[in-house]
Amino acid sequence: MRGRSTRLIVALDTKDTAQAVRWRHETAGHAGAVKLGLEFTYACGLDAVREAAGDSPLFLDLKLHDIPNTVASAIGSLAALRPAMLTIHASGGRAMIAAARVAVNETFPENARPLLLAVTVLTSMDAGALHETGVEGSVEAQVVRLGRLAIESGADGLVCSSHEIAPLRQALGDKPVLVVPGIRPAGSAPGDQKRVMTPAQARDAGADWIVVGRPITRASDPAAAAAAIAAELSA
Ligand SMILES: O=c1ccn([C@@H]2O[C@H](COP(=O)(O)O)[C@@H](O)[C@H]2O)c(=O)[nH]1
Repeated sequence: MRGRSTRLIVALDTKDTAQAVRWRHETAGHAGAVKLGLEFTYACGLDAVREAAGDSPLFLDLKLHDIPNTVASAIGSLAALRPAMLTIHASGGRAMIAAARVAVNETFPENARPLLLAVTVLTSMDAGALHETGVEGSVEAQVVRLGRLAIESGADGLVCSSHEIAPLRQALGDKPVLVVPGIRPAGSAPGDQKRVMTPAQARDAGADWIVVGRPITRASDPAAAAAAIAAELSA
């Protein structure tokens, strides 16, 4: 599936603010946004998140998952970070997702409202790992089930692997924004990622955004690695 353009988000996974800023500068010409997540935020704090993101659109990947009141209150504490996207876990359920939607609408002015993204099934999980959590059936069925619940409950989009893009589009249409980690350029190590595709495969499947961390940040030349991925996306 082509027709939607697919953009790159660089995951700045580090405990060092200066390193995050360096990676942002090195990859800025090739990425549409930077992602700051649990590792950086716990190590460096919220003020450093804003510093690390600089002028780049910020994907704030804190994967909130708690009772509705706590998630809503936490979102209220994130106003100063001006994220372009933020994440919650779809498995938190309908009431939690709906509370997050209300909190986003109340916390941010309409012209600066982040996309509320729900994580479906982590890309580090395969069928065996999912079954161990008590979920029967396929990863794809669970992603579509959680994706439908999240969109019905007010999420703007989903975090999923490339493998579930087609079934999600079939179930939910073109509107939800699909953000896709688990991206590995040909020949690069999967590490802990289980459901992976290359940048071009994710683009052809219909990803709106791909998220890439270690293949860029652990490369000997992060700028060149990001440039190669951007070139692959636009080929
Ligand atoms: O299902 C998910 C949700 C989030 N992530 C995050 O994306 C990056 C991927 O980094 P790589 O180094 O390219 O594997 C990382 O920050 C994760 O927290 C994910 O991988 N899967």
